Amino acid sequence: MSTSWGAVHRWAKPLPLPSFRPSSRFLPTIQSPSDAVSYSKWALKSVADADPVVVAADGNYGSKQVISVTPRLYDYLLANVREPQILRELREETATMRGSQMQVSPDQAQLLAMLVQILGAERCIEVGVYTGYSSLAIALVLPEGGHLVACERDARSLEVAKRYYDCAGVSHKVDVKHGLAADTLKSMIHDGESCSYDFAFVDAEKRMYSDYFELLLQLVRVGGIIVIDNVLWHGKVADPLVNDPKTVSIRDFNKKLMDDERVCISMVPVGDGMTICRKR
Ligand SMILES: C[S@@+](CC[C@H](N)C(=O)[O-])C[C@H]1O[C@@H](n2cnc3c(N)ncnc32)[C@H](O)[C@@H]1O
Repeated sequence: MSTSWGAVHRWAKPLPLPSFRPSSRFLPTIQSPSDAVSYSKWALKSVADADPVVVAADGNYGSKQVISVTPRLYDYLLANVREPQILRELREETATMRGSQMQVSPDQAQLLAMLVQILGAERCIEVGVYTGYSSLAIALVLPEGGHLVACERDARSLEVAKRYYDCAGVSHKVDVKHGLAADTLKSMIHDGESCSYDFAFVDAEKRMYSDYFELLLQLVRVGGIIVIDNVLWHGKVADPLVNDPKTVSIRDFNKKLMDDERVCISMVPVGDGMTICRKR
């Protein structure tokens, strides 16, 4: 069986494109004609408010125009994601569950899958599976003999993930490790698996990022990739007035990565921010 997204699973319908409308998630429901008028004022206003271009006034950015993602633009972006049907079904089921906001977005999952494909990765690790959206996106593009170690401490969400691995026909590629991720990674190192993985994705306990990174750096080969999620942490990392333990921890981790000569890095503003690290 072929393992490309398109070959194994028919594409889901594109996510709905909101023509000339800001995202419905941000709109009041129109109940009456007067509501419609105020809606149309709102929509007109939103044309200006939703201007996605930020122009640096002070030349700090070399007068570059930098896109800021508005709800309207994000809806457009999502409408251009090719999300396999099985991932769409998992996303819709997860949306009814507690913690669904933890799931990576479809555009993030697509990027992860593309990185795995560009790398020709066969051996991958995920730290933080939840109901399996990102791990399934990875497993779908792994070759038949590919292997994904999926680390998760929560048994209930793992049950959902395993059901979808089965449904997608990729269970044979996924080695589910129920327990604390750091313990799993340590035992993999202990078992002599250092430098044998191509790709890792980190999306679990934020205050453990530095520990996960050090362990994964041992497990991933030279030229392999480690992707870290939530590095922008809802924008809080850039706000010096926010100093709660998780924000400080991610900010410190980002600083540490900046200074880490063992990896090349690229911080990408997709989802809640992901940093792609390539082991030197
Ligand atoms: C952000 S969610 C993962 C979302 C997942 N990548 C997705 O796209 O659906 C984080 C997950 O990490 C798990 N987690 C947190 N700390 C953990 C730990 N120390 N060991 C293993 N799993 C952990 C949580 O139970 C949770 O399911």
